[in-house]
Amino acid sequence: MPALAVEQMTTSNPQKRPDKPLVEFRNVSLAYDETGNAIEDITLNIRRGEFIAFVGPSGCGKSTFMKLCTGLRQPTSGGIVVNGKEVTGPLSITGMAFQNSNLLPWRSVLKNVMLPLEIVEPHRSRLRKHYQEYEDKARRLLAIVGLEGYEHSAPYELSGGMQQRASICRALIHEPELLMLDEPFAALDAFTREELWCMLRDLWQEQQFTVVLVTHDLREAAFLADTIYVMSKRPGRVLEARSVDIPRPRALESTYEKPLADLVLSLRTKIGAIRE
Ligand SMILES: Nc1ncnc2c1ncn2[C@@H]1O[C@H](COP(=O)(O)OP(=O)(O)OP(=O)(O)O)[C@@H](O)[C@H]1O
Repeated sequence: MPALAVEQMTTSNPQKRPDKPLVEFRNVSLAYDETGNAIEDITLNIRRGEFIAFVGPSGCGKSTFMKLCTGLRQPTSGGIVVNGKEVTGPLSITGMAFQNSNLLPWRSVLKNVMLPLEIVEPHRSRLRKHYQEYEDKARRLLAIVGLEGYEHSAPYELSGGMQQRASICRALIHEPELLMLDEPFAALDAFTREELWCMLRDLWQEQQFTVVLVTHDLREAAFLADTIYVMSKRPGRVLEARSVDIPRPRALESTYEKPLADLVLSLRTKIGAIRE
């Protein structure tokens, strides 16, 4: 797609104000049922272009935070504003990727990546007329993540790491302002996981979308994020917002160096204490 067309699509929104946070949570609590709050009294802002990570013990409400952010759930109390608007239903400005790549087995890799364009406006209305531009864009994204040559492969022909790369392309094809990643690398082996950290770092640095990453991997959070939110046990509250003051661009080796290793150890100690 020509840069101008993309620019028009993304800046025509009067709500888009670079000086305003993209996401604002004000005293947000959510109770799924009578067992009480899953998350409680969360207040935070996410800047445009910021990369945040959520860490905490299992069941602390990390995925619940994601559902609230994307409008899949409404808070029981408190307010959520995304892109200047109170969230009252599912948002189209988000892209999502999960632990399982969830690629549709009957579609090629390229067609999987292009799927959101068939659903999300304004792309849906433009797709037929501008198909070639969109296809070129999908191919470019696949090339950036190292999947050039696999466009016409079926998902089962790809390794788990390659499928996850394709799933991240699918989450980004409609240029979401907010990329939600729920443990996207958890099922991968250690080397592939590190490779994909670097892929995500490079994509984010190039395209400057806003990221919310939920992870149990503290090294992953410290390597990728600007801010790490540490959650308490249920009901999940934010215990700490830790800025990661490690200069960018970050090399993978930095995860074995003292500043990052110290940060990981301190987060580990904190979460260990919360679990007890
Ligand atoms: N649809 C639901 N109905 C009722 N309770 C739910 C529902 N979804 C989640 N919960 C509960 O809310 C709490 C938070 O769940 P959530 O999945 O957000 O935690 P999490 O931190 O993402 O967990 P994990 O780290 O294990 O993936 C848990 O106690 C969970 O059992």
